[in-house]
Amino acid sequence: MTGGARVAVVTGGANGIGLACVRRLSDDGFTVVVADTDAEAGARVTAEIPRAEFVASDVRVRQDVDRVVGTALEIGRGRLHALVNNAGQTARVRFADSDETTWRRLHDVNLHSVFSFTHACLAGLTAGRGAVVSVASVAGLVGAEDLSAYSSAKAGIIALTRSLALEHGDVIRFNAVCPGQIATRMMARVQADDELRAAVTAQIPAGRLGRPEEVAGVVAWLLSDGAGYVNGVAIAVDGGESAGFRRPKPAAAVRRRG
Ligand SMILES: NC(=O)c1ccc[n+]([C@@H]2O[C@H](COP(=O)([O-])OP(=O)(O)OC[C@H]3O[C@@H](n4cnc5c(N)ncnc54)[C@H](O)[C@@H]3O)[C@@H](O)[C@H]2O)c1
Ligand SMILES: O=S(=O)(O)c1ccc(CO)cc1
Repeated sequence: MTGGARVAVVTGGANGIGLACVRRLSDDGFTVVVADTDAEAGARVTAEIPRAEFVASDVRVRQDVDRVVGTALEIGRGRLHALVNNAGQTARVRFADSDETTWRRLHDVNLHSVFSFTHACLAGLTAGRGAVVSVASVAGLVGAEDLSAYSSAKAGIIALTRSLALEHGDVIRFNAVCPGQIATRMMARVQADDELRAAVTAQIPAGRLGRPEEVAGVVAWLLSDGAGYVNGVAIAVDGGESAGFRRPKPAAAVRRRG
């Protein structure tokens, strides 16, 4: 990297995994432009994290995307060095009971936003010889019961990542991370219910939920020169959950572990 500010864009960076990425990239010296709908949390990001700039924006709205990327390009004087496509939403519903509005919302927020941000950042990333990490999910590596819209959107992110790595791999690296069950508000239901948490953690070799910082560490590495020859991969960050089948435990043993 030669001189000047290194500029990163992080979507959904006001909370959870995105916020951990913003903190980590700031520690690594990046100026970070944060896109999120949550203006209250965004104000805290600007106040507390050095070199973080919050832009209230919805990743589904193309004018908002262009405003965020315009801010980043202005800071980087036409060059961008990192993009983290992290914004996401989920909804648990049986496929038979699902409706078109929810399906479109989940695909717009989780998948179409990766198209919009990547497309808008492409020239800047080419000029900066940057890297992109998109936050998919283990639900995109396998199927996920009651999460068909979410898991299909996340599978789309993984396929898009690989396609972009093939098209742009001489200049920009494109990789994905696939978190398992990470302790953020997306997992509030699991964290609040002792029995459910015990059942969930029983499926995870690590025996616990992951921390947002543990995902951010992998994201930061994928964006670093240390990963300079890593392109087009989807890395599970899931405490081993997607490694294979686990033997079911009797309920009493699960409760003891919880
Ligand atoms: N927590 C997990 O267990 C887990 C597992 C796998 C993948 N993921 C993925 O990680 C990413 C981050 O999730 P999280 O767990 O930190 O959740 P979170 O709810 O804590 O954070 C998501 C952030 O995205 C923002 N956001 C949502 N919709 C937006 C929109 N339309 N425009 C702009 N910002 C928007 C939210 O305001 C929030 O700040 C998501 O893509 C999620 O699918 C999470
Ligand atoms: O909605 S949940 O079933 O709690 C759920 C499980 C896993 C993931 C992983 O992305 C997201 C939501």
